[in-house]
Amino acid sequence: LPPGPRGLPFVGNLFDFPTFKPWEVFASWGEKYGPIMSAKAMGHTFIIINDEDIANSIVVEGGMNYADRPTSVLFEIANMQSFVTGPYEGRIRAMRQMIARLMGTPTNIRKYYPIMDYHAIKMVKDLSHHKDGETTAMVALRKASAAVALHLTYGYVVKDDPGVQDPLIALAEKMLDTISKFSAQGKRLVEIFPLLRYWPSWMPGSGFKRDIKKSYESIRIACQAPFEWVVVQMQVGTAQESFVRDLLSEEGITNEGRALILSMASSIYGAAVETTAAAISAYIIASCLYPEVQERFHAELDRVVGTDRLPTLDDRARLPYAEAVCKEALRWVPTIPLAFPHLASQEGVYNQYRIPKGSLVITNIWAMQHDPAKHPDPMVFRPERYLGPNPEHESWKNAFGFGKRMCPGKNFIDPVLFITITKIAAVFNITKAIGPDGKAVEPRVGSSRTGNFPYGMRFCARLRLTVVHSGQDPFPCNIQPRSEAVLRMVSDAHSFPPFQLDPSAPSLVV
Ligand code: HEM
Repeated sequence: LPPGPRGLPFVGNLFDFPTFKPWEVFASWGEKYGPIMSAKAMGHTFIIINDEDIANSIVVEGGMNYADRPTSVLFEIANMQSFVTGPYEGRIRAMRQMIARLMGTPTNIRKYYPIMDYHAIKMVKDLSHHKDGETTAMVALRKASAAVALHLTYGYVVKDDPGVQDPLIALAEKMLDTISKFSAQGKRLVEIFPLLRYWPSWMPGSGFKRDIKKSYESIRIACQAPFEWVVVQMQVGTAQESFVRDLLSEEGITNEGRALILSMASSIYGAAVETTAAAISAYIIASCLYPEVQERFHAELDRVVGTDRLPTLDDRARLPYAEAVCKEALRWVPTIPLAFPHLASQEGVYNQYRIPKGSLVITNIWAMQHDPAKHPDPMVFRPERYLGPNPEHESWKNAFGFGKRMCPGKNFIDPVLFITITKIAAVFNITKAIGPDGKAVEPRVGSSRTGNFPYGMRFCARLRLTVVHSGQDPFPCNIQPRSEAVLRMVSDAHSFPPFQLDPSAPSLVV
């Protein structure tokens, strides 16, 4: 086996596993044990990879051998279909193929550019109401990320009543919250001791099964409502362009196919919202901490786009610094610092090391993106890394994971990030907030939460690895328009949406 910390009898390395920022702890283990390590806990072998080339050799070249993921007993009890757990079998493959038809290449996502552009302007408009020093920027980013995901997935345009949460966003957030509670500590016992699932329902202590099933019912309703709304709209001819409409319009769609579309569509919200918001917030925090980056970004925008219009995705090829900023945002704070585990379905070998059948292979994206051999001063936000005659390695690409289970949303998020970050830069000057003591407040990068990611997998529970997803804590900052003229441009641009809502369309009942 690859080297790793020596464990205790029976429990192995269970107590060595970190509960906070495990990616950074695994990176420091790497200094002692090397770029590929192993650890054991509760009868499972974990292979932790800190190096991109090794991840490619094992997970990418190993193909189908590393395409499965562990299952979740909780999800099984609830009879819940999840995209990110379980084997790479028919259902997951079919959903991945659907996503590939929608966004498998940068070209087939192009037709959604106007909608992405519209929501980027909307986000900028919302951010312009941000009050100095408040921590509301994350709220605006999350709302806008939700708005673009719901629009592209269902053709749903979120309501714009100030101070009132859109009913579909409220429903989707409740769903995420339920999944998060559903996999909360107490109930995870069943992940640690899977035999508990057979605990008879009439015995004391079996309430957890009822709770899980009840939670599932509310999740099912949340997934069903927007999907059925698209179906009804397609029947009366008012459905807007969307992923669900496109897939349901394909010929020969079966009931099974419809169920998969429903499941795939509801996964997009959970997969897209926090990741998008966190990646954009990385740029906002970087603007506070690295004013010279913002200045150079502004200078490029002013020179290439000018000051009498806002940038669009058509400007992309002429904005290399903007491109480098987006890459650096994904490298600096990877929104999923440890990719979800891949399961070795057969024994594998890497150099002289054995990777036993059933091992959980964890690629440490954070370590790869902060490797000082590839990135001098890895903790510094420096877009210039990717520019000039000797650009650094493009390890930001690892943000999307490896192999058969690599993120299928990459081509969706790529233009969304570019256009949103570029519009924010064109409109605002962002600086650190000033605290009551008159001193600048240092924004804290990343999340202090210890695990609200709805991934109640056996491995998380067993290893107390509750943080898989880092997210971003709210942070105070000052967001000021660069000029009054640019704010007027935002208002004008936002008044002309690139879609027409039919007033006779049935409303979504949630
Ligand atoms: C900044 C944005 C995003 C980042 C950094 C990101 C990153 C990742 C990573 C690292 C994985 C695990 C890959 C692995 O196991 O090796 C993943 C999986 C996944 N992502 Fe994303 N993602 C992002 C946005 C999205 C979006 C917008 C969607 C929706 C279209 C999406 C859908 C998914 C799904 C469905 C999976 C599970 C795939 C599977 O298990 O087969 N992601 N993502």
